[in-house]
This record gives sequence, C-alpha cells and structure tokens, in this order.
Amino acid sequence: MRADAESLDIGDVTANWVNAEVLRSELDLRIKSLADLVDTPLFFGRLDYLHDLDAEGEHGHRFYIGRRHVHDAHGDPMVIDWRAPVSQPYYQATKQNPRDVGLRRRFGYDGGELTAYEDEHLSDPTEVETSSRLLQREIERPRVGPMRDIVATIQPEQDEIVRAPLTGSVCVQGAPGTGKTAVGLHRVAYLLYAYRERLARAGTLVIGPNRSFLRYIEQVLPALGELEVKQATVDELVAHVEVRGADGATAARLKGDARMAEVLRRAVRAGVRMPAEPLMVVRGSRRWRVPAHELSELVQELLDRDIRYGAAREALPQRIAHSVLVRMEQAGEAPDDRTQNAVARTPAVKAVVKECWPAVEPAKLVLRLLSDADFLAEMAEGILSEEERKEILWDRPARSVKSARWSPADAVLIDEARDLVERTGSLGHVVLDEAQDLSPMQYRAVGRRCSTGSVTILGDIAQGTTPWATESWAAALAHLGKPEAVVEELTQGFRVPRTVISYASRLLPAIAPELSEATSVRDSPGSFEVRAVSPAELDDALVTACRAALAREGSVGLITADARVPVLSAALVAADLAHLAPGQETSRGARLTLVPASLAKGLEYDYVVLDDPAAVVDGEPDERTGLRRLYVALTRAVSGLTVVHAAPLPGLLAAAG
Ligand SMILES: Nc1ncnc2c1ncn2[C@@H]1O[C@H](COP(=O)(O)OP(=O)(O)OP(=O)(O)O)[C@@H](O)[C@H]1O
Repeated sequence: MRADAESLDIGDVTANWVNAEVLRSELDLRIKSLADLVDTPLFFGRLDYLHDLDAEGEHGHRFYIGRRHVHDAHGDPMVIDWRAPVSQPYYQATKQNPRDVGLRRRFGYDGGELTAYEDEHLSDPTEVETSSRLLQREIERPRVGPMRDIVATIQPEQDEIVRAPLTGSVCVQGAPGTGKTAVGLHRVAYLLYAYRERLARAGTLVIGPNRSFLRYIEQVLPALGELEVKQATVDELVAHVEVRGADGATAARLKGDARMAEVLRRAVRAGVRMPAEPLMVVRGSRRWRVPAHELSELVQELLDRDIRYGAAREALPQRIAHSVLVRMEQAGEAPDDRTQNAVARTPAVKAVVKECWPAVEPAKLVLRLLSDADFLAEMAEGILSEEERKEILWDRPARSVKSARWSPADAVLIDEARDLVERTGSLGHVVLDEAQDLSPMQYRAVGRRCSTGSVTILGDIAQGTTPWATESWAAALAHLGKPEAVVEELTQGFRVPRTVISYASRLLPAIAPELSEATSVRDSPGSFEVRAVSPAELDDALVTACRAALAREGSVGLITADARVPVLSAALVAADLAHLAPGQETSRGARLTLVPASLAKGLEYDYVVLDDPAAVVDGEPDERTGLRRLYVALTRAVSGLTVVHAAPLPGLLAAAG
C-alpha cells in the first residue's frame, strides 16, 4: 500500500498548480500515515465467525483486526480496521452473547515481535472462561515514554463509550486510571472513521488541562493513523489577550461564575440608545423622513430578538433603509434592492447606527467593567453584591487593553463578550478531558465551540483541584449547553494497584463523599510503603527512595508540593540523579521526572515517590482542594508508591494506620 501511494503519479490528473499542491499534500499525508512503525504490529486480533459474513463488502468468516485497514495487491482486505462494524465483536462478544463468533484470538507482541496468542472459543460451552493474560501483561507493562493506544485491549464498558454515535454528547465520570483519557482519544479516532467527511469539514478538538499533559497524549492519535486532530488547553482557546496577571481564589471564582454571563450580556448592550431625532435622507431632489419613534421601534425590535449584537448592528441600517423604501413606494417610486443598500450606506443612516447601536470591542468592554466601579455597579445590579463587585474590580484601573494585566479568568470573560458580539464557530466534536476543573464560564467557552456539534466530557469530581471545580456533572453539562448528555461511569481501574488505590480512597469521604472507591483490575498488588523521617532527613530519604525506584524497571515520578520543586531539584542534582520536568518525554535513559503536584494530573509513572503529603495539601488555598490535590498525587502510580513524610500525615490518611 505504501509502495502504491509512493509511486502514484499525479502529473496527469491535475489541471493546475493549486490542485497539484492540494493533491500532493494529501498524498504526503497518506504516505505518512502508512509509515511502518517498528513497535506497532499490523494486527493484534483475529475473529472467526461461525458463518460467512458480507458486511460492507468484507466477504469471508475470518478477519484479522488491526489499527488500520490493510489490503493486498489485488485490493482484497487482509487486516480490518478495529473501528469497522465487523471488528466490534472483538471487544463486545462474550460467552453469554457470542455474536456469531466461534473464535477470538488475541496476539501478544514484544516490541514488534509476535510472541504469544490466546484463544477463546466463545461458542463452546465446555471451555472455561479465564481472564486474559495478555490484558494483564498490557496493563502491567512498564510505562516509559508517551501515552500509548489501547486498541488491542479496549474493555466492553469502554468500547460502549468509544462507539457511541456522534450525535449524542457523553459525560464520563471515572476514578483515577479507569481509562477516561484513553477512551476519549479512541473515541475521536472512532468518530473520525465513522463520520470522516462530516468531521473533516467541521473539525475535532481535544482539550486538556495543560501543555505537558497534551504533550504526553499527543502521540496516541497519530499512532492510530489520525494526524489532524487539534489539541489545546482552555486558556489557549480564549487567548484573545496576553495573560500576565493572576486572580486570587475568590476573584477567580467570581469571574468564573455563570452570573458573569448576564453581567456581560447587559454590558454589551449598555450602549444601545433610542434615537431622539428623526432621520432625514436626501435622494436626488427628494428628502425622506423617518420619525424618531419609528426608529426606536426598529431598535427595540432588534433588542427583543436576542440575536448577536454584531448581527443586529448589521441588520439595523437595512431595517432603517427599508422604512425609507416603504415611504418611496408610497410616494409612487419603484425602488429595488440596490436602492435599499444605497440608502443603508448613506452618512445619515450610518450616523443613526453609530449613535444608537455603537460598535463594541469585547476586550475594551471587559476592561471597562473591571476598571469602572460605576459601570460595573450598573451592569451587575441585582446580580453581584457590592462586596462581590469590589472583589473583581482591579485595584488599579488599566489604561489600555495592551497594558492591562489580564488574568486567565479575564480572558474567558472576553471570550464570552466576543461571542455576544459575534457567534463563535462550532466544531464537529470536542473531547474535554479533566473537565471537573472548569469554571462555569469556561464550560460556556467550550460549549460554544461545539454548539452545533457534540462533546465527550471526561473527568472525576474527586480530582477537582480548582476553587471553582464543579460539584456535579449535571451543573457542568448545563453550563456546556448539553444538559441532555448521558452520564456514564467507569469503575475498573487499569493503573493504580489495589493497595495504593485503597490508601488514596481514604480521602474520598472528605473530597467526594458520593463517589465509591475504584476497583483495580491489576493482578499484582504493587509495592506500597509509608516512611516517616525527621525533617532533617527528608530530602535524603527522598533521594534514596528515588534511587531504589530507579533500580527497578520503568518510569519514576517524584511528586512534591510546587514550592518544594527547586529544593528537591537541587537535592537530586547533588546526588547525581538527572531528572526531567513533566512534558519532557521519558526514555530508557532518562526515567526520573520531578513533578510539581499541580502538574501531576492525568500523568502516570511506574513508581511514584511522594514527598510530604501535608505540604501538598498546604500548597492549596483550602483544605478540600488540598486533599483533592493529594488524591491526584497518590493515584499516579502504576506499580508502586513510596510516601516519605516528615510532617504528620493528614488525618484521614493517618487514621487507619
Ligand atoms: N482497556 C485497557 N487496556 C489496557 N490499558 C488500559 C486500558 N484502559 C486504560 N488503560 C491504561 O490505564 C492507564 C490509565 O488510563 P487513563 O490515563 O486513560 O485513565 P484516566 O481515567 O484518564 O486517569 P486519571 O483520572 O488519573 O486522569 C493508562 O496507562 C491506560 O493506557
């Protein structure tokens, strides 16, 4: 297939230079997507159906399943794409419901080399059901390098979400390590396969919490042959101004409150005035007059219609011109569309529009709201209390959009204002990961980017570590504008060993009492140790723990309160332990990462060494957020966790000993 693509001569089929360039780049992309990946075998499974199938032109009863479709020199399929309907029983068939499958074979690989296979005779009632050793091996394989795809081992409950139709939005609540991120990425790959044309036009986007997380997951979709999915953080989506400032927790929470949407809606329309003077338009030798009360009606009508501010501003001159036209017709003239356009462009009409429906610059408007106490008071009347207004007002009013010290929350307000003026374009599908951390205003910003498309929301209420983290998915979905989305729960944990998840789950009563502990599907119990040392010994003990972890196979993450990063970095350097920062790719030669707790979310390491839990908790503005941050840190481990502490452990962890 690669040779075919490479040997294609497009010289004959392209009429002009532009066509040739477009075709060439499409061909390049195809050649790229057909590249041989040494570690990625062409197939990982086989299905033998009991009867011959003719699904979508695939004749036969035996199908090899892989990451992509592969055909032979005659165009006959050799490997079927895992996303094709014929492949679905590979993930869904069970002994109870074999779906006409006689044999399911899973292939195991080491690097690119085929080393094992495992058969299940689904229609043979005498065969005993066993759990898959290959799945266990996959789950327990060391985690060096970027995140990998899970196509070979997607589980039935995950597959349901991956293959949910494009039209519906799905929200997934899942404990740490239940595969939410993996499911979201595979869902994008599936949707791009099943709805290729629609999504190619509308576009898809994956939203993650920060750049280092996005870097960690960025290779999953290309490995599945999907090279054109955009990835961004919420901050990047709303980067209309340069963000150089930060808000305190209270101000940030208020600015992220959904009530701000109404304040902004008022503010955008605050400049609208009813015309006081009649309009006089001169055309040739005649003058046409539209009285002020009639102009006011036109303005009022637009206000009542609740269309975008900018669209109304474009409609107003046409409406006014139409009134003039009606008068012309009444006087026996025969004006047409061109006359209406000409009237709409006269200085007199333009002057009315400027006066009654002034242009709004979103950033300037938000700047005024945050600088001008009287303006804010007027716009927030009955919405924000006086204290709340004081909280969000800048201490020093900004002079200009450029010089203002915008915070991330301010940028979201500007995004909202922009959308009030002009509709934000919608994508075909958006995957929102770590969704629990968004403020209502951020949900709205994401929601308008999929207003005519659908969204997959992934998150865990217990891992909400912003002061404005959502308390319920129903609330989040309402802000996103997708209240009808179904909420699914994933409960099987693929990352965290049983002993470690049960230790971390001691925090649940304080951080998310309604959630239950995740199960772990891992066979091996994992190693787990809590070591108390004196403050003077702490840094040395951490270095020792890292060294011990590095003696084993796989990646090591030393997670610490953000403030302690410089000290520990120095301690590691002094001990001759080279280390990376999150977002830098681990490899066999560089396996140790020093992770500030604030960036641990979504990441995983074979061995985690956790520095002083109390310091992680104290690093946050309130105790619940602190405990949630700690919960995130405790649930990054794949094979083992060592907690080293000098300060007393937080009560809930200490309690059960
Ligand atoms: N079906 C599966 N087969 C093999 N590995 C899996 C499967 N599902 C998930 N995993 C692995 O489990 C680990 C955790 O998955 P993932 O990061 O998607 O979980 P998460 O729910 O997003 O976790 P967190 O809440 O901590 O962000 C990953 O290494 C992933 O590859």
